[in-house]
Amino acid sequence: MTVHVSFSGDFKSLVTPEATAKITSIKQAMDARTSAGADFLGWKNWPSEMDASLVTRIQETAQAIQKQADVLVVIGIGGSYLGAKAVLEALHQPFLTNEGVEIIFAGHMVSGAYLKNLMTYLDSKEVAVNVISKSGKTTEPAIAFRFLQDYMETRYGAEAAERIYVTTDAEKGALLDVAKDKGYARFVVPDDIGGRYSVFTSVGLLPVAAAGYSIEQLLAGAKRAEQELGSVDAEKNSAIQYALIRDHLYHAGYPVEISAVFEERLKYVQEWWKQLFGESEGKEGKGIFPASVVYSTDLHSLGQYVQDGKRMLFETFLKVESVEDDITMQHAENDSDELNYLAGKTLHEVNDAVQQATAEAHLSGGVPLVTLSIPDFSEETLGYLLYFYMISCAYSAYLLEINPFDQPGVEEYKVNMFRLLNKPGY
Ligand SMILES: O=P(O)(O)OC[C@H]1O[C@](O)(CO)[C@@H](O)[C@@H]1O
Repeated sequence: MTVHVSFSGDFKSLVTPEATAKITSIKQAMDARTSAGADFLGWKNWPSEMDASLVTRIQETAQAIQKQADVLVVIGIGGSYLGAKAVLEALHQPFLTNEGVEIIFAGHMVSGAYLKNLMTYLDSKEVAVNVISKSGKTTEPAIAFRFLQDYMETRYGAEAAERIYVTTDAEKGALLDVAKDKGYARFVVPDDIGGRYSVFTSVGLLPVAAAGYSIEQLLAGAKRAEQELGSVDAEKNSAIQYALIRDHLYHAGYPVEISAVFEERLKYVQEWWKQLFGESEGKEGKGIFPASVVYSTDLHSLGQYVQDGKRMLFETFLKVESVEDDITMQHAENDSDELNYLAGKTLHEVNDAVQQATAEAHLSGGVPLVTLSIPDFSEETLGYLLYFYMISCAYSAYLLEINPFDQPGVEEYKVNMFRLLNKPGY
């Protein structure tokens, strides 16, 4: 298994006959499409069932984008933004340029300064736009698209239609109508796959391919995860292990999970994970609150609370076993910084010591620890990891007797916002 799970508690004691029976009945209900929200289980077999011709079409479109543009502006929010952002940030080696186009996200928040300055930045670049919205009516990306569509039409005239790519529902939504009307190239968000489970569809794949990364490898990792994480044997299925540990800790009085990474590149995997678990589990007054920290940075900030604050937290380290690039500490003649004791060690080794020291400290402070280890930062590993999280999230929510695939709580702010902005009908 590409994702290895370890736990500071006694994992074996969690695999009771009752737990095994629950997991088995959840799997059976998912397979039979009778579980709550089963209409949105399309992501489950997507990696193995995805049409190869769609992968080819995405790759060809990505190549066309690379020919016509320096920058692809990807407009979207939530699941129509975070999957691609997570993959791109994790794959991108700091300060190095990748082969494909630069990807800039928009529409994930409302900021006039951001959009205004973005359009100024775009003036000196060749530009393409990929607007992504499953519903085709989410306000924040719709606002951003109104500005960027106008920008593209003013700048490129009729050619704008060849530079705008729309990813939306096959049959409904305002964005679909615009795409049809203007003749934009279209990609479909499958009906049975919700936003936060859509990273392996065109939603995530087109931006990742345009940036020059291998979507074949990403999908290969997801497909292997689909196969390896399909059994109900907790000893052999790390996704079930993670779900059982989370469920145990939640019921043992730990309602907050902090994802901790020691490589900043994983920050947006955490953001994606927060949406996945937060929107899937946080309803009916239940659910673990997903939070995140980046260490060492946050050891000098939130680390104080984790060590000594209210005891309601458990931590999940996401650990990368090997890195592509590293440097070694050298011996210095005068040792004025008193670091010669580190001579000969790579920074990955030093970072390992930071991880081990943090684990020991937080454990002794009463913070249970789960560790998810992945081997590297490759596309394949990432594909595996994201699928691991999705299947584990489904099990976690079903263990809490929650429908993992709706998000009724998100509507409340939208209704208030429409009223405050005088939208007709509100
Ligand atoms: O792709 P859409 O329909 O614009 O939705 C974006 C996001 O908004 C939400 O529906 C919440 O409002 C998320 O679940 C979703 O990922």
